[in-house]
Amino acid sequence: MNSLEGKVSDAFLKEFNLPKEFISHEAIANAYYTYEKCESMAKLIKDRVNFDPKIAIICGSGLGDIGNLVENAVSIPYTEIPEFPRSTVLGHLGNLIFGNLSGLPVVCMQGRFHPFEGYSMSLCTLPIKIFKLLGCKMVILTNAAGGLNRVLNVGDVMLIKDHMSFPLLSLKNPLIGVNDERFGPRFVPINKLYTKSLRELFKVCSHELNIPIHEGVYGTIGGPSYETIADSRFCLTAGMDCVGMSTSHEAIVAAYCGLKVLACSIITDKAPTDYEDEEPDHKEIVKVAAAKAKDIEKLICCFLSKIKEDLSLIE
Ligand SMILES: O=P(O)(O)O[C@@H]1C[C@H](O)[C@@H](CO)O1
Ligand SMILES: Nc1nc2[nH]cnc2c(=O)[nH]1
Repeated sequence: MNSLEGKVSDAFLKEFNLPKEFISHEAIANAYYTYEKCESMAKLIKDRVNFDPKIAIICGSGLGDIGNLVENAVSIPYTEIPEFPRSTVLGHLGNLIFGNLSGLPVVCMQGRFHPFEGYSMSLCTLPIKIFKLLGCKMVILTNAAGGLNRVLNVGDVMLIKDHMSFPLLSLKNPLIGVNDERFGPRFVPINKLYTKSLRELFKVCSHELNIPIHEGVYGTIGGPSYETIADSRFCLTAGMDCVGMSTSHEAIVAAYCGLKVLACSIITDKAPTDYEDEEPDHKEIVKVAAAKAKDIEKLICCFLSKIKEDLSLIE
């Protein structure tokens, strides 16, 4: 048993008079970061930056340059935030960047946490709760993903209209455990998760900037292994247009906390669906994402400038 488990299961044991074997790992992990603990982490960050972000942006693999566009930036490395997780994946720098983007106060997360790194779902989504406590109204989630639908080409941007997640469908959900209503409700409807009006606004930007985008379903697998051919074929048949290892659980926690969500993928490779297809390679994925990041950056900046004109869109 690690030290976290020890502390948390004590609380559970007392409350429910149950042996710790009755409590799932996700529930134990979730209980560790209480509302009060998240509040004190948010306060520590706020005291340091003295800034009130309205929008949080999570940068996917190789997409961290979005953070470099932030004006009057104040950066906090994750290592300087007690009890905040650490980035361990290539292409995820590990900084929170506060400042203005397209005239709006933002916090940009240069590097996300993935379940395959060994973090619980609740730890992967902890930053979303902290963004909520910092006063954010919406999150923009970005990721690198492998294209399944053959209309998607390497370098394309896909706006996420829905998701399908194997981990979430199989009881690896960050909301498992005792619920604290101060964050959000016990049961969370997610059939309108990726806000339609915001997607429409993003499409307007696509037209104005002449950057064509697709719209489709993002699929989450656990990773860190990529897909077998049979996996990819199954995912495609099931309705996924592209596949990655993040985002869906973050979107769910955002909705739970009452934050609006916009999410998009950069298609960095074609997920293999034939036995002759090339193997995905993370270094290459990061390279492609970084090379194509400009399109997503322009789209996000345009999107933010439109939000600035009508802040009621994210209220
Ligand atoms: O953080 P994202 O979802 O962009 O990272 C993708 C999924 C895996 O972490 C990795 C696979 O190459 O890139
Ligand atoms: N095939 C594949 N390509 C990716 N590119 C980024 N993430 C992924 C993934 O999970 N699978």
